[in-house]
Amino acid sequence: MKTIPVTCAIIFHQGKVLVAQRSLNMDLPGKWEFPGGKIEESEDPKVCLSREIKEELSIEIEIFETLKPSEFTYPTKTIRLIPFVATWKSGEIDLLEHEQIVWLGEKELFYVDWAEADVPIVHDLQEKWVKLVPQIKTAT
Ligand SMILES: Nc1nc2c([nH]c(=O)n2[C@H]2C[C@H](O)[C@@H](COP(=O)(O)OP(=O)(O)OP(=O)(O)O)O2)c(=O)[nH]1
Repeated sequence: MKTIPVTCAIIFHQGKVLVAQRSLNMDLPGKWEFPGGKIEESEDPKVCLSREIKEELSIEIEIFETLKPSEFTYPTKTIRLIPFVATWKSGEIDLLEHEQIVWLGEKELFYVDWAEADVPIVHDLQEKWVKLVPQIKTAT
């Protein structure tokens, strides 16, 4: 089975990250994820991510570093989920695809029912949180 590359954005804003619930008509209905989507043929991952965030949330983001990707096999597909740390640059959030969003702090990250591919990324994020937050504040 071909591995599908998927980008996702860990969007920091005021010390929290944006987490989105997949709607009932999406794959993995009701699961929580970082917004993003599949990389199209020969598309740059960061271009893909900016495009997906605009399509899903109607905002512009600034993209920083990538964290460790997570590979996961669901019953019908294998994905390689590539997370990028980002900040909310401009625009108002409009939920064009997701059921709802929440903003979670470091200690709240596991309050939601994550899509399975995200779990290692969320652990990694929690470990790196203290180092990431000041870096983002300096960069913005
Ligand atoms: N965007 C995103 N997808 C995730 C995450 N975790 C996870 O398992 N996935 C899965 C769900 C989907 O099976 C796949 C990405 O598909 P998608 O539906 O979000 O992407 P897309 O908008 O490009 O898809 P499509 O409707 O155009 O086919 O990866 C995550 O954190 N973010």
